[in-house]
Amino acid sequence: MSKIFKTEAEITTFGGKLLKLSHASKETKTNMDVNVYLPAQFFQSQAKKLPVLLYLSGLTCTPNNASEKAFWQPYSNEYGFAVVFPDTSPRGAGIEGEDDSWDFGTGAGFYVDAETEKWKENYRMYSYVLKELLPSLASDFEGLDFGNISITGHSMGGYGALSMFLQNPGKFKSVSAFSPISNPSNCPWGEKNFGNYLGPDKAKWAKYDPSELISKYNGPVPKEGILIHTGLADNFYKAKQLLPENLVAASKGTKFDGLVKLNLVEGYDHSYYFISSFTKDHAAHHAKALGLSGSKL
Ligand SMILES: N[C@@H](CCC(=O)N[C@@H](CSC=O)C(=O)NCC(=O)O)C(=O)O
Repeated sequence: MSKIFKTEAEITTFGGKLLKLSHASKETKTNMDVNVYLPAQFFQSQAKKLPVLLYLSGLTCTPNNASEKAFWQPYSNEYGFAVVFPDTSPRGAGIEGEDDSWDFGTGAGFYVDAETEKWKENYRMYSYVLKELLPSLASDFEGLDFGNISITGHSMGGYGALSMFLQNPGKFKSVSAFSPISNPSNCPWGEKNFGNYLGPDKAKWAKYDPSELISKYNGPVPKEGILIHTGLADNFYKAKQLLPENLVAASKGTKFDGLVKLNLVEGYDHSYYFISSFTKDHAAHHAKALGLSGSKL
């Protein structure tokens, strides 16, 4: 069974199993936790390997927040895809100040490879997720097809999903996001995190910023487009931390013109009550791109 990952817990839920795993990371030089939801199909005799959905979480989250509150499980079972929930930063790296604020450092890796002296040894969440975690899971879980993978996430993780999708043309079959930080170079969260991890040179920020990347993207465009939901009662939206309209504006005249499907939904906030209300729509969006039957789109 598992060779790289240690199984810390195995929980039966919605007919499949949530595995809480840990491993020693070479990228972050810390021990990292990750949760994987395996649908019921994984435990039946499989004719085909199962596709994967990568879910990137937001500020303050561990792999458990979304595992417990996003409710991917029924749709994972309905369509037959696994869900991977990585952590949001290294933990216990021993860097002075890493635990001083809730929106920077621990729980806030911002899915970049840090370049500043203080953070660059450990805060490598971009390479950790794409170059270490996914290949390691592919090695340990032969029943999963990491060549047929889609990406989504919430808030900081929504930004991470858009950024990783746009930086890696063709790697992910589809992308979606819940209340993503859509133009981090121009909001307080992005300025704080990019400034500390990448330094003051904004050209380095642009390499990760979805509203910058979208105009340079020259890969395959999923015909479903980019699906986004953001709540109009979201205090972070009102505080101009999210700026989804900037991504829509930046997509004009690009391959994604008319394909950034921004749904601004009345009454919803930033919480997992909001996310879980739209998980079904995002599951259908990804299932179709992953070629799964039962797709409702
Ligand atoms: N009071 C909250 C503030 C932080 C918060 O809302 N975090 C969001 C992500 S924000 C952008 O990335 C979150 O997902 N929180 C976890 C949850 O389970 O709701 C807090 O301290 O959590």
